[in-house]
Amino acid sequence: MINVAVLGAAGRMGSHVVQAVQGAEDLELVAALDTDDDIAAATRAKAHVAIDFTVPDATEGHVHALIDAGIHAVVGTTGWTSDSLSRVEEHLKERPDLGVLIAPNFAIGAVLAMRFAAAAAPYFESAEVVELHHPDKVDAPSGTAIHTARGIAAARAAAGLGASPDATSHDPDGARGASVDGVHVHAVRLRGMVAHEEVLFGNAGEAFTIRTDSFDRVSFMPGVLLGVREVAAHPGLTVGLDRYMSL
Ligand SMILES: NC(=O)C1=CN([C@@H]2O[C@H](COP(=O)(O)OP(=O)(O)OC[C@H]3O[C@@H](n4cnc5c(N)ncnc54)[C@H](O)[C@@H]3O)[C@@H](O)[C@H]2O)C=CC1
Ligand SMILES: O=C(O)C1=N[C@H](C(=O)O)C[C@H](O)C1
Repeated sequence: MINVAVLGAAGRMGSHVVQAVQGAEDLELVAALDTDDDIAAATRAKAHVAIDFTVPDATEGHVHALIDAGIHAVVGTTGWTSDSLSRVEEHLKERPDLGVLIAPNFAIGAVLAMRFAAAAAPYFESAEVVELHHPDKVDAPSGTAIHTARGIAAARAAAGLGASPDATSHDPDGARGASVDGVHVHAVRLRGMVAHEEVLFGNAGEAFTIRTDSFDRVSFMPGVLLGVREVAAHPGLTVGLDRYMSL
C-alpha cells in the first residue's frame, strides 16, 4: 500500500486527485492539505508520496520541504523554470533515494502530443503552438505549451534549423504571441474550455497539425496514478511523464 498526501486538495485538480486516490486499491489517502494546512502533516500522516497541484508561487517550496521530509513528490503544478528545476536537482543529491516527478501535463494525449511535436519538428520550416484553457487559469502560456515549444526548439536546433520564417516588423500589441526559445506560443482563455493544445507545422504547400483536448479533468488521473506508483522506482528529478512510459 502506498500512503499518499495531496497538496492543493481543495482545488479543481486536487479534488479530482483525492477521489482518484481514494478509488485506487493500492493507494491510501493519508492527508488532504490546502492553504491553511502545515505541510508537516504529510510527515505525521506517514505519507510515502505527496501529489502537488497548487500554485506556481508555492510548488517549489513544497518540493524542497518534501525532500527534507523524505517524501517522494509527484508534481503537476506549472511555473517551473530551469533555475527552479536545477535547485531541486541539487537538493536531491542529499537524498539519492528519493524521486521527484514534475510533469506539465498528465493526460496521455498531451504527453504523446509533446513527444510527437518534437519528432515532427525537424521536418517543417514553420512551427507555432496554440493553447486554449478555461479563464480561471492564472499562468500563461501553459506549462504544456512551454514544454512543447522547448521540445520543438531543441529538435530544430539539433537538426540545424534556424528560426521559422516571419516577416513581421510591426506588432505594437504583441499579436504574434510569446516567444519560447524562439517558438511562437499563443494563449487563448475561453469559458467552456478545460485544457487544449494545437501544434501547427508548415512547409511550402502543406500543413501538419497535432491537437490534444482534455474535456474533463478525469483525463489527467491515470497519468497522476502512474506517477504515484512509479516515482519511488525513479530516483532523482524526472521532468515529463513520458520518461515513465515505454515511448
Ligand atoms: N500537470 C497537469 O496535468 C495539470 C496541471 N495543472 C496545474 O495544476 C495547478 C493547479 O491547477 P488547478 O487545480 O486548476 O488550480 P486551483 O486554483 O483550482 O487549485 C489550486 C489549489 O491549491 C491551493 N493552494 C494554493 N496555495 C497553496 C499552498 N501554499 N499550500 C497548499 N495549497 C495551496 C488553493 O487553495 C487551491 O485549492 C496549476 O499550476 C495548473 O496549471 C492543472 C491541470 C493539469
Ligand atoms: O491550469 C490548467 O488547467 C492546466 N494546466 C497545465 C498547463 O499549464 O499546461 C496542464 C493542462 O494544460 C491544464
